[in-house]
Amino acid sequence: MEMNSNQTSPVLTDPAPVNNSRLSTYSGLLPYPQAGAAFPSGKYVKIPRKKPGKLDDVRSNGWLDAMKSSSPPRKKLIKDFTVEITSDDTDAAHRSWMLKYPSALHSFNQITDYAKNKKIAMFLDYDGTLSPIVDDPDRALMSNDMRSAVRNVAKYFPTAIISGRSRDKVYELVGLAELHYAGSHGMDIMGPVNHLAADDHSNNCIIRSTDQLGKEVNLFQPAREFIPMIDEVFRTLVENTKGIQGSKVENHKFCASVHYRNVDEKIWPTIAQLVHDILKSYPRLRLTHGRKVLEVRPMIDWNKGKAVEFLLDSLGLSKSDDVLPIYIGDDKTDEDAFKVLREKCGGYGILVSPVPKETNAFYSLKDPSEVMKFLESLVRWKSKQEED
Ligand SMILES: O=P(O)(O)OC[C@H]1O[C@H](O[C@H]2O[C@H](CO)[C@@H](O)[C@H](O)[C@H]2O)[C@H](O)[C@@H](O)[C@@H]1O
Repeated sequence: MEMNSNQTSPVLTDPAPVNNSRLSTYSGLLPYPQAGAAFPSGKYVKIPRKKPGKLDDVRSNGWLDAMKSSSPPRKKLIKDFTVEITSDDTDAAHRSWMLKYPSALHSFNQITDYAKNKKIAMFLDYDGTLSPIVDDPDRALMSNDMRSAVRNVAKYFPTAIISGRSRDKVYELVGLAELHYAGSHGMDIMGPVNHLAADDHSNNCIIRSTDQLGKEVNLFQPAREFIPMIDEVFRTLVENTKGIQGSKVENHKFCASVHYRNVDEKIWPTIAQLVHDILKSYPRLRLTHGRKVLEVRPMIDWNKGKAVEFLLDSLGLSKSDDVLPIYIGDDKTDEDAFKVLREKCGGYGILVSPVPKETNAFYSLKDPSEVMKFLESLVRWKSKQEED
């Protein structure tokens, strides 16, 4: 067992798999073109550092539009939602959106009425949900009050953090040993051991391990074979973005992020084309858009929604009607989880957004401070229920 440097942490660095042959047979890979595949032949394609040439690709494939609309200023979103921009229309658009996705705080009684005889399972995104969005990803810290609110929620309900960040990083930021963690958009899950769930979920991707306290845990890493490829792409991205002021590249082990929040908007086409050029050599990787971030990830059929299903299974909560999963998140990648809750699990997605957005969630909250109020209200409600 390999522990990370924090000795009290239950989050393990990846131990050697029990049986390597079990890892290579995961069947969730999406179809991908074979020609020119750079991996896993053992010979990596070297992407020369060069200035991107024409910027036609990213103009025509929609990347630029997606970049502009990711985390847009209030005015732009309202414009997308209505036709004209006047403050009356803005208010009206917001009101009609709130009718469709009511505040989870205003609808609290309705939610708890439904939850009365059910077991709540709580899923929480990190950035923009538990911590406010800030310019520097390394400074996206969670307040101590928020940490207490999450700690208290976990006393009453099984609770998991599902983040785009690496599992180690998000654990370091949250710092609560009593939670379950899924990093890299659900591609790196540390959860409880459940043999039946393991069988259901291609147990060839599951690595048995123990935490420091000796408790058995399962690591589920369906994209494990991509680790060297992601590392290589990360290094190429770092090298090729060196000259772009304000850009930042993160390695999340199973995916890599290229931030452009602090890059001059005039340079966005260049950064997009550069990522596009690199991806051409990696047909088994794909791009997704987050909040002012381009995310490079393996082309496998796995996302935050699948991670929620996996965790519900592992917790023994997937096959009963008396479970109410609640997922709170703010980003496009959280939509996969909202969709699973809406369509398969009979749960509630709660979108964190101060402005109208199309979503698969049922309810909304304005910002992390409202998330905290909602979590505290749930704890008060549950503790009162237990007293009665
Ligand atoms: O799934 P999440 O936990 O929400 O993680 C998604 C991404 O969050 C981080 O980036 C975002 O938050 C930063 C800090 O507020 C902000 O600077 C950035 O513009 C946002 O995109 C994280 O750095 C990414 O790697 C995650 O994928």
